[in-house]
Amino acid sequence: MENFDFQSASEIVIFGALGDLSRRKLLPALYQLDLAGLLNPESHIVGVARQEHTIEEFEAFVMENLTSFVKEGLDSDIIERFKSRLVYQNLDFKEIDSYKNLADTLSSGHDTRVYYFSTPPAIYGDIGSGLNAANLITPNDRVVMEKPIGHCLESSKVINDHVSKYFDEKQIYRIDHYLGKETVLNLLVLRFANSLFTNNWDRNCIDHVQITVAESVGIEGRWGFYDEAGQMRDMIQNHLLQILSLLAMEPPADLGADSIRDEKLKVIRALVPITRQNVKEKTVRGQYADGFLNGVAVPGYLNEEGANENSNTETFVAVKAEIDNWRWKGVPFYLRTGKRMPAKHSEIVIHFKEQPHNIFSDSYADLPSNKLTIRLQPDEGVELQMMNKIPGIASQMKIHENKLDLSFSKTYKNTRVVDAYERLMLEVINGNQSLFVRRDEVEAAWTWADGIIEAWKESNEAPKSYPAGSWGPVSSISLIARDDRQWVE
Ligand SMILES: NC(=O)C1=CN([C@@H]2O[C@H](COP(=O)(O)OP(=O)(O)OC[C@H]3O[C@@H](n4cnc5c(N)ncnc54)[C@H](OP(=O)(O)O)[C@@H]3O)[C@@H](O)[C@H]2O)C=CC1
Ligand SMILES: O=C1O[C@H](COP(=O)(O)O)[C@@H](O)[C@H](O)[C@H]1O
Repeated sequence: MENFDFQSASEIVIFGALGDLSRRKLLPALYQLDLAGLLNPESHIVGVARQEHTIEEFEAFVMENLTSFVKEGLDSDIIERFKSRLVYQNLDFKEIDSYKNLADTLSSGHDTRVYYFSTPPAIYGDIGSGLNAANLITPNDRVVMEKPIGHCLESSKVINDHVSKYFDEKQIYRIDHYLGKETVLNLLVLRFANSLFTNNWDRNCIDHVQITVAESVGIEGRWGFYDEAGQMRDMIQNHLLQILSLLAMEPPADLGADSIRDEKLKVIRALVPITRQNVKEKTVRGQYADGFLNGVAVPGYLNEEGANENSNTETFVAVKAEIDNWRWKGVPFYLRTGKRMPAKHSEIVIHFKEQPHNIFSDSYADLPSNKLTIRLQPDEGVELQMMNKIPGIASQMKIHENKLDLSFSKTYKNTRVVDAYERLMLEVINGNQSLFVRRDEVEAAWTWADGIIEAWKESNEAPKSYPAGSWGPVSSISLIARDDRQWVE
């Protein structure tokens, strides 16, 4: 399985091809790979969805969405080639018998098929059964599954068990698109290619870590889906825990898929469980109310289209996470993520420990500690805050806090920031599972998240309200202030 030819995928089959993810992310990602010459010239892209469409209608749909979502504009030659790759098949994914129609549509003699499940996770197993019934699975094929897998540990097991009947773990690519972001990938380089950080990355040198993933959008017409999930299942269980595990893991022996995933798993398993006894002290749940974003009035969660006005679903979560191991004992990882915050702004801030003694107290009373800021998006980059002498002649040395700023847009001018889905799709095509989540990681993450969700349920408290356009409920400030610390805004 490890020796797939580069660009070997001859058919990329998207289930749910007319859906939101396919329109905004998957089709544009495939176009970019084609543009970069990274798709096999013979590869087909097969859209599968419920509605009947002619190939011309599907082509028109693809064109409309590429025009909207490929920011740099389209190259006419590549578009012609891309269109010639398209195939469409309508199918009800739950109708096992109808998969024979798909079998007739797919080309024979392919090297490898990539089946991308861009549908509600509850039907992943049905699609597996349908493909199996129509003899459409060979050992070379791969399946990509979107997150969140399930609603809790038990439901994730049901889905994984069902899909595992037909696909070996080596064929399964569980996507967490944050793992494909340039800045998240750069965490590996930052940590393991710079001895400055490698040697100072533990409880002896680091005071605490903050991870913020703020979004200005609300739930974007996805009320039905979102209300069942909430921010804990939608963001913390997957994206934030994946970031945390990359930040906190031990050095993997190499970049092999299992080397990295083994180390991430150990971190997730070492997270201290949050229980009914300490859930109030260690977490905050919030829900946005009516407010303003950039001066424009926006409705609260309960006033969104399709809302149920009694919903207690959280749109904001802050957690003080702790890792019970030698490296991180006593170093809190404060996580926060929410919808309708003032801006789309995701970053990690590593707060190093303070100097034990200040010899500059005459000119600078409280020496601030060094901070390493990793800006995930937008304005991707890395920034190190440090003290520096202000040049000049003076009887007393003047020092101030300044930063080394490695902003991607300034440092790598004219280099496009590759979208996460492009990177991940390419890794699937190349048969590299390093950036995909293994089943045991998903289950460990659910175990920890389920504990918090259960503790919230038992405590029976409504989420705290915060105005849309703010940084979350006031209690999120108290969560960190109780430890004499504050969020970096
Ligand atoms: N959208 C996003 O930004 C993100 C999405 N995801 C995940 O990606 C997956 C897809 O999400 P998204 O694109 O937003 O969802 P959508 O609802 O927009 O798309 C799902 C597609 O699946 C089709 N579908 C569902 N059931 C069947 C069926 N029985 N037979 C045939 N077609 C069916 C739907 O068709 P129809 O319209 O006819 O029902 C629709 O085209 C989900 O797992 C989601 O959690 C993950 C991260 C981000
Ligand atoms: O998976 C999801 O991620 C998006 C945020 O992704 P980003 O790449 O724009 O940061 C989030 O809006 C969505 O609710 C969630 O399902």
